[in-house]
Amino acid sequence: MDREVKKLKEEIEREREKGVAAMVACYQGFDPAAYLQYNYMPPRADFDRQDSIVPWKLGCLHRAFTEGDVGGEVLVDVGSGPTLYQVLSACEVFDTVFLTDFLEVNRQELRRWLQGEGKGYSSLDWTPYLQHVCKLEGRSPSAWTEKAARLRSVVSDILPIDVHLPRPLPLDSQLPTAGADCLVSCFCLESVSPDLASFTRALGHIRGLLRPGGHLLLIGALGESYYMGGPGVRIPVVPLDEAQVCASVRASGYTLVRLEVYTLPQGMKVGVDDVTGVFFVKARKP
Ligand SMILES: Nc1ncnc2c1ncn2[C@@H]1O[C@@H](CSCCNC[C@@H]2Cc3ccc([N+](=O)[O-])cc3CN2)[C@@H](O)[C@H]1O
Repeated sequence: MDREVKKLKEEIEREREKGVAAMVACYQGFDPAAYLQYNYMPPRADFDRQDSIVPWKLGCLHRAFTEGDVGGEVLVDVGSGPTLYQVLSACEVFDTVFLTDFLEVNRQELRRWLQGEGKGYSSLDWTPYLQHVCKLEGRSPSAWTEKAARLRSVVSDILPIDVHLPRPLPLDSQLPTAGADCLVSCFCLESVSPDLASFTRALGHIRGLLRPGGHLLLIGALGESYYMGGPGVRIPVVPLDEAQVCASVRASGYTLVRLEVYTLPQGMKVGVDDVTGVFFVKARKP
């Protein structure tokens, strides 16, 4: 019996590895500029619409970073993609921020904004995002230039990452030995995992980047089976529901603090994916 169980487990592991390798192939056509246009322009990023998705996400992150229990020195953003919105509140709390992504094209997109001054240095104008988060913080929108300077000052490095590895970051990544004080990850894990087991395993891998007592802030898609990563680039996603997200967070060793859910109104369904909702999880590593 043991020999048969061992053989079955090996077969399951081989299938999982095939799924992860297939996912790598899917990402070769990822187009940061197109992806930003699909998801980070109106209507999904309309700061004048009460039901727009991006203001909801920024609100969740603002509350999490200002309610008093999330703090420390080092924050890692897991799977940054070509976006910066996910660290606009965090940059006021942490003095050392690591951005990370699997693809060089995305790391390059982030570098261009961080190293450039003014417009024309990145595929998307992040000014409205900076202004919106300043308003959430009770500041004048014109303080966006100070926030941009603050963000540029705290980003310590832009690192390659692979959440399917037990050690997702390079060995020389300058992360504190005890781990980061906080992890943020937005729309990454479910979009790079071929199945629920891989999603849960990836949560466990990134848990190793976090110190005991540190927090995980996780945003992701509900009900999504694919998204367009560029013209003609259809990328599979493991569809998740709320119960699966909560179970995976707990099974991978976190204490779930809070789950918030946004359900997409028809006006936010723009044909670039089949996402039905967005979740926000605040969790803690015991
Ligand atoms: N092995 C890996 N480890 C870490 N990161 C990896 C790995 N492989 C690829 N990556 C990296 O992960 C990727 C992150 S972008 C993933 C996009 N997620 C789906 C997309 C996003 C989105 C945005 C907004 C809204 N909305 O409703 O407003 C909905 C949706 C749903 N569709 C990409 O950067 C890739 O480069």
